[in-house]
Amino acid sequence: MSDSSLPTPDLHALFAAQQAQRWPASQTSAAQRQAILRRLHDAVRAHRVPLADALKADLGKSRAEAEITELHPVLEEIQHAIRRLPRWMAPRRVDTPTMLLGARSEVQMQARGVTLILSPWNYPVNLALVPLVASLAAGNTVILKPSEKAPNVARALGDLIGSVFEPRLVAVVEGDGEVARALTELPFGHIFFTGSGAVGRHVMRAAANNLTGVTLELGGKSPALIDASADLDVTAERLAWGKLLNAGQTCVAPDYALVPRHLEGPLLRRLEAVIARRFGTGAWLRAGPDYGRMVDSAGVQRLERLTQGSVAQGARIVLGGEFDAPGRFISPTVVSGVTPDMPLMQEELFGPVLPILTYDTPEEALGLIRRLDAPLALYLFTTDEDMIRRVQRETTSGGMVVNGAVVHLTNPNLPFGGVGPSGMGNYHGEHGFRTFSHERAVLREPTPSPVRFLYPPYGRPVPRLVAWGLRQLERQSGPRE
Ligand SMILES: NC(=O)C1=CN([C@@H]2O[C@H](COP(=O)(O)OP(=O)(O)OC[C@H]3O[C@@H](n4cnc5c(N)ncnc54)[C@H](OP(=O)(O)O)[C@@H]3O)[C@@H](O)[C@H]2O)C=CC1
Ligand SMILES: CCCCCC(=O)O
Repeated sequence: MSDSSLPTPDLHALFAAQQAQRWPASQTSAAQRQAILRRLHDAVRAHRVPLADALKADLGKSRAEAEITELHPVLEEIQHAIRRLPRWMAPRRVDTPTMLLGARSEVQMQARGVTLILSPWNYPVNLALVPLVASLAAGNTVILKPSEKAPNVARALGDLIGSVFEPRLVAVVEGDGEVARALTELPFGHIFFTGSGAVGRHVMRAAANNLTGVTLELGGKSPALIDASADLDVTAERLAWGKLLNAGQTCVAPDYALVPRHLEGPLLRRLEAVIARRFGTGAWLRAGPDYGRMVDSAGVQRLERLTQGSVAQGARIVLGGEFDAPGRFISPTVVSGVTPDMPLMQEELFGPVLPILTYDTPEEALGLIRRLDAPLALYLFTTDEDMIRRVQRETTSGGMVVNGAVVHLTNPNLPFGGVGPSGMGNYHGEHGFRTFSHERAVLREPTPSPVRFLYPPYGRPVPRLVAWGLRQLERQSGPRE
């Protein structure tokens, strides 16, 4: 099998080769696509160790975290698609209005053709291969450009894909943002981008030139809203886990916490205890296998700048505060006394720093959440059902978890995507299959042509009997729910 990871490819030639494969790929049956997905599943299993080694090299990601957040979700997604693909692909019969008496209507799922996936460095296996599963399930060809910021994973993905697919079906293109930008200028059937809002805007502008549809999986500041009724032990456990996964470099990580003023102290004590219990402290934490590293020293310097800038305005570091840029290390850090105007609240943190903002009334907390961009995720910690209904009514977000964080991404039956500045479109499970499919309307008219009032000459009297018959049918069908 030829190597489909082309370091500096002739992108146009690669695109043309996949364009030539577009119709054969789209004609594949459910059984043929299930076979393709099984080959991918077997290849991921066969490359488990090189992928885990690459994740360790690029991100310091532990084997356990690599299994839980990268490899297992991909294998689950493949199995989920294999089991359900025949149903997803089947044409869907829909009702036909009585004025088209005798006609049959259905929705046909069609492939979008040659698709592009641009994936980020933070979950470089999961966020590259889960969209790939969706696009292959929909009968497309795929060019995948992983981030250069996770070079070992990009190479491992190229080896994996090259071991199982011809470049004309799936190709991994290594390279930097410039290669990615050049790719976005090609007339793809769909572009699936995961990354920052800034680059997402470039992608959307480039795609507009070809009227290429895009899915943008972006980021933002996902709030953790802690209600006065919350179970603080549960809150501390799950808030710490969601925040410190992958050293905080998770697009759905709880970015900041909103806590009732009288509960800040009890929560801080519980956070300190759970972090020490889960990761250890000091040198033990740093040397421990379960706590990761920042992708680069620039990320450490950025977060140190935001933290110190907020401290200069009155915030207090109450836990952690160790920033080691050369070592790409930030200790789990909690900053108290943060206000919405401080530097820590001006951009997505994407690291293990948790600002704590206190509030006196739910209105104050909900008002702050609504003043910020619609987040990718919203986390509510509460035991009050009315509060759950109120937050669902009065806020919007890509996704929401009650009494937890991040875990909604592990359910392939839930759509994963943003809203407004946190993204557009979604995927996972059938949502991904539909993202990478075109829903074609198909209506079959009976022959010979039945009575149709669509055709001229208009204004002729409707035979009384036919009018009566149509009224009966309308009455029988009645108003639809
Ligand atoms: N919604 C989600 O599921 C996720 C969102 N994110 C968000 O992504 C950001 C961090 O990831 P990061 O990789 O740094 O994001 P970037 O936006 O910097 O890069 C994302 C991808 O786009 C490529 N790229 C870079 N420049 C261009 C360009 N001009 N045109 C097209 N593609 C380009 C990158 O290639 P290269 O890296 O080689 O330059 C990379 O493959 C955070 O904002 C985070 O919130 C991260 C993970 C998941
Ligand atoms: C299983 C965790 C995947 C997280 C992808 C992200 O939010 O960056």
